[in-house]
Amino acid sequence: MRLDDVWFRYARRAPWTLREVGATLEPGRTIVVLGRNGAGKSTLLQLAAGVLRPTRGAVRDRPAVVGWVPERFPAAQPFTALGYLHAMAGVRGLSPAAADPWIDRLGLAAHLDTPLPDLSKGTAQKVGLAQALLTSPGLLVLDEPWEGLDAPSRELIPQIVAEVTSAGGTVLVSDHRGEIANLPDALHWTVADGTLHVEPSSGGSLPSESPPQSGNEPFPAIPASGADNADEVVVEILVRRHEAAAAMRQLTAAGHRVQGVRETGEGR
Ligand SMILES: Nc1ncnc2c1ncn2[C@@H]1O[C@H](COP(=O)(O)OP(=O)(O)OP(=O)(O)O)[C@@H](O)[C@H]1O
Repeated sequence: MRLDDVWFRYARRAPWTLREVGATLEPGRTIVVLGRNGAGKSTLLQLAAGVLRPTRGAVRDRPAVVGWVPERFPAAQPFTALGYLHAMAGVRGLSPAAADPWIDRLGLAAHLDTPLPDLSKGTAQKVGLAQALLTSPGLLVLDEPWEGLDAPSRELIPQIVAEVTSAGGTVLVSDHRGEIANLPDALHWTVADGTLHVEPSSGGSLPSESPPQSGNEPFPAIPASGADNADEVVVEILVRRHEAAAAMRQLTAAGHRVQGVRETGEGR
């Protein structure tokens, strides 16, 4: 699937929210979209999912089955949780029983008779996840999926992502809380200043061709380049986890050498 020179703005004379977005989403890949609040991550995800249409440009070769989980599940609908999942199964041409495995796995059994507007945010989020997974998606788009989930449920997200990608699906997920560490094989895209910055490693190699990464390493290792120079000093900076990729890019663009990224607790 390709985003082909996609531009988007919310109103005719409004400033562009996204400009000149071009990127390829390979089957079997997980892509984490990073960026500060209001940068345009949700907008990008909605364009990819087909919830929004580009103002200019096009999204090409989107898979037939798209699972879309918005940041806020639209709970103001006249269904119970079970009624909603059965209705969504019907929309996808499935029997109501298709919802059962996800009801079990996401621990929804105690909430099935609860009207959607009365669900807690986390439980509503799980109903949103369940409906997106009723049919194995060719593209799964998750907007801040960890928001509102309890710790055991948060651990399910990487498992579900791995299952979708190993079945050949693509997963696009936004993250501003730094949960990215739970998706160690993901590519990183950053939205900043209305444009999309794609990590060079997104050039299209498939997961089996990726360089090995330690499961605990949230950022790609950066080889130290060149010999030490007497004119240089080392400046250590602290940045928010979700802004690390953008900070590295800015420093590199300014002509500095980024020697590495480490957790704050790790010694040198
Ligand atoms: N429906 C809308 N109508 C008009 N402007 C919008 C709409 N939705 C978002 N915006 C604006 O578009 C910009 C990008 O918003 P978006 O929600 O895509 O950012 P984000 O990176 O997902 O932010 P957050 O991390 O806070 O969710 C923001 O300036 C936002 O105010």
